[in-house]
Amino acid sequence: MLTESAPAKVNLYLHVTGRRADGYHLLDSLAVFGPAADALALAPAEDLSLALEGPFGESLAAEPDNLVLRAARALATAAGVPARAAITLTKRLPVASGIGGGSADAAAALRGLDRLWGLGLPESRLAVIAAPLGADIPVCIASRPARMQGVGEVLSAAPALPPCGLLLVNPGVALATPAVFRARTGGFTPPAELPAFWPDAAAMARGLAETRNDLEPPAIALCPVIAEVLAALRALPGCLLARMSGSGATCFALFPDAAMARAGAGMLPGAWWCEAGGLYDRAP
Ligand SMILES: C[C@](O)(CO)[C@H](O)COP(=O)(O)OP(=O)(O)OC[C@H]1O[C@@H](n2ccc(N)nc2=O)[C@H](O)[C@@H]1O
Ligand SMILES: Nc1ncnc2c1ncn2[C@@H]1O[C@H](COP(=O)(O)OP(=O)(O)OP(=O)(O)O)[C@@H](O)[C@H]1O
Repeated sequence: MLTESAPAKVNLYLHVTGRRADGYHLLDSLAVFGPAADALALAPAEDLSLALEGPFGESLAAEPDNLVLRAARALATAAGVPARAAITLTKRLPVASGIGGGSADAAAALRGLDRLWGLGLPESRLAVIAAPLGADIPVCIASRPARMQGVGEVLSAAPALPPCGLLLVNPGVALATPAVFRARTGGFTPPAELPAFWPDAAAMARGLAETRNDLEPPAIALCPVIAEVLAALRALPGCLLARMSGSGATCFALFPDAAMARAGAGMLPGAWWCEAGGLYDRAP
């Protein structure tokens, strides 16, 4: 049996830079990973199956076509092999919450099945196979900090990031990505100007303060509790920056280190989903 971690994607900023003729939006975003993750276990089998476990497993039980199964079928078709595996998904990331949980699961399934089926495909090939299934899946294949452009599929190097702490908070409200894009008003934002590196977490927060998440205002309009989450994060000791990730409703706060992020988590309302720690970096 093989295991794969499916870490949460966090958009440190997200500029909507334009719109394609098909309605998809052009983005400029800096994606990082952690500190929470789903987990996949993959075993050889005669056919393809998916078992759901974990605190958010039940909320996906009625989903007719989980992204994990769609990714498995897409890989089998592209590689010309039968789609055979028994997959168990332990769902710890809230669903439809702006941290790309479904995309992370699909990406982890592709990495795991590539190993299980002995395909040895490069990450770049897996990203191409995955792209039609979701704009966030290509960046989740590598699960390493990256700048996302195009509709999410144009990936380039992120600035070298300093050690820092990250706290993720979700108030328990699901937000559908298309609804948030539809609720957006106003024009477009130019791409950010990024340095080659940030020397420490405070400099990173100052740099990120020059950027924004263009989906935050429409998400707050649809789901006003997000403003309460942001205010609570900004009041935590050591919080350097607080912002929404992706299309929400999950928000993140940046801290000088993981210990301060964990201490902050303990001060928030118990009803909110919170995870704290450092940035995740998948071993090469
Ligand atoms: C907002 C982000 O989370 C930022 O990382 C992603 O761009 C969204 O990624 P995702 O959830 O994998 O998105 P998809 O499943 O591909 O798209 C869901 C819907 O969001 C809208 N969408 C998504 C990505 C994009 N670049 N432009 C869009 O307008 C479209 O209405 C699309 O039908
Ligand atoms: N394995 C999965 N995990 C989560 N959602 C899934 C999965 N498979 C299918 N879905 C569907 O995908 C939708 C989006 O879920 P997801 O958790 O990826 O959203 P998100 O965190 O807002 O993503 P993003 O940040 O990429 O916009 C869910 O509402 C659900 O219907």
